[in-house]
Amino acid sequence: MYFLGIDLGTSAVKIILVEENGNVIGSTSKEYPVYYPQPGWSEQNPEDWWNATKDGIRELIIKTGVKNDDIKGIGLSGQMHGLVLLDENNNVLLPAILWNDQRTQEECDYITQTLGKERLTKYTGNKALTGFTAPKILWVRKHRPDVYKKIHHILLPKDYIRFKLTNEYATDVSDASGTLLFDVENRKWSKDMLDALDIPYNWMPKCYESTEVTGYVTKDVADLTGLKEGTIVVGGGGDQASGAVGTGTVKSGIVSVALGTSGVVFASQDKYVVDEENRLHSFCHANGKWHVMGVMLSAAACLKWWIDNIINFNGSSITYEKLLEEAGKVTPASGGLIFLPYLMGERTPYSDPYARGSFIGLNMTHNRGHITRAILEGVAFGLRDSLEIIKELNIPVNEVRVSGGGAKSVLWRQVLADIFGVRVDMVNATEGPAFGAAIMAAVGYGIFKDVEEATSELIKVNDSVYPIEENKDKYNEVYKIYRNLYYTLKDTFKDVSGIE
Ligand SMILES: Nc1ncnc2c1ncn2[C@@H]1O[C@H](COP(=O)(O)OP(=O)(O)O)[C@@H](O)[C@H]1O
Ligand SMILES: O=C(CO)[C@@H](O)[C@H](O)COP(=O)(O)O
Repeated sequence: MYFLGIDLGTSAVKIILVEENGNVIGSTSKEYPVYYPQPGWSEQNPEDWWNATKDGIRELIIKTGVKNDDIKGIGLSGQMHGLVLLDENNNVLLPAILWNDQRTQEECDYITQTLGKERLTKYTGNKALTGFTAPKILWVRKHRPDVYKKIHHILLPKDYIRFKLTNEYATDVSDASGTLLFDVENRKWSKDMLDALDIPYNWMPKCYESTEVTGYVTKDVADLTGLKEGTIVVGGGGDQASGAVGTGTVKSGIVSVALGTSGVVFASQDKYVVDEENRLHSFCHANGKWHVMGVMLSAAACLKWWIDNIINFNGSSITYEKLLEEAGKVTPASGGLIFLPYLMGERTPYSDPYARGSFIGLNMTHNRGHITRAILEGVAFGLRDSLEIIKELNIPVNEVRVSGGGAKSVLWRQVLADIFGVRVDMVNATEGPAFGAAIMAAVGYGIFKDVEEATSELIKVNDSVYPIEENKDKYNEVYKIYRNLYYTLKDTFKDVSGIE
């Protein structure tokens, strides 16, 4: 028996086929573009997602040679918060507005002023942030009334794929948590919040727990992909909850770090807990419980920007490996060069769409290796900001498990261990969110009693990096400087962000 895990990431869709014993028998990944039509805007075309996904599924089935009858279930994971709008004929009305899009500060201010912080926390467990879905809906109402009046359905990115697979409008509790329209404590849409913002309840997809069956593969999709008609599709999760399942971060004490386009520090919670200052997001987890997390808008994306936009700008093809090798030759703290990773503004801890990336401390001795290393360190310092809040809330941090594209680099994992001052582990399942989604499908089909049983059977730590004392002390000193830089530059960021 096999289970298909689909993770609709920001850079690519990753699809894996997993045996019931956790063995990954095949995988495929297909990229699609992100469009930045204006500074701070970030969009993708939902049709690109679907084309990549259907082609990927077909290829994977052919490549692995499995009988479609043996694929017993599908789990979906995906980039969170993105707004997909459908009209009455299910046509996509606008490019999807993504999680890292920053155009909605005015709408966030409106939401906070209209409801007040206390009511907002009571209804949703969270504060209004530019990346969340509700302010995006209000933005469309104000700036694209022509589009707004045609809306019939609102979906999150992975749920658009679900719709294409099953014809059902559905989502899961972990992804719904990131809309700011969800009652996280009671795991259902917040009627109060929808009413307060005057958003019709019937636009929202039906909400399920992550392991529940939400629909079945249609005949058309079966013909298109090679899947079997009637294969179950379970709720799945937002990519962070799915990634946490994929690393076994399902009980208190384990903290996971995702080094993807975004950077996330995620702590599983047995009970619903809200950070009173709303510095962390409080969301439903995919195991029937809850979690808190801090999110950086640009993490491994900073390294990708450095390679794509600067190093290889003129068509050269210098690899990640080459650049990371150069960075490995540079001493910790990059000879006094500090990078602030706010290339798309920042969410945790500043909630500031105007924050900008910066290099501080450049001097004549620095070369390309110093800059690459400073990027790795700046991202790790940004993640430490979230870890510090988690510690302040007395959430135990016994173990840190890292995943995502950036975790492929052992140097970056060492930098993380040194800056966090704790051991950083990798698990056997390196596919993170796609693996978590496949686990949810296996639970939904009935192979495992629940997510905990599945993860304790299938996921094992298989590589650990320990902090080096000398580096740890040095980084502690540099972190103090790093923390002050945002406040020193805050006003300047706002000034430069207005320059075209
Ligand atoms: N060999 C590598 N070493 C370090 N980072 C890498 C490497 N290859 C890719 N990456 C980083 O991985 C990121 C993509 O990670 P991924 O987890 O796939 O993101 P997403 O889920 O957002 O699509 C890219 O932004 C890139 O910087
Ligand atoms: O906004 C968040 C979580 O709140 C992001 O984590 C997105 O969910 C996209 O993540 P990646 O593409 O980096 O996996």
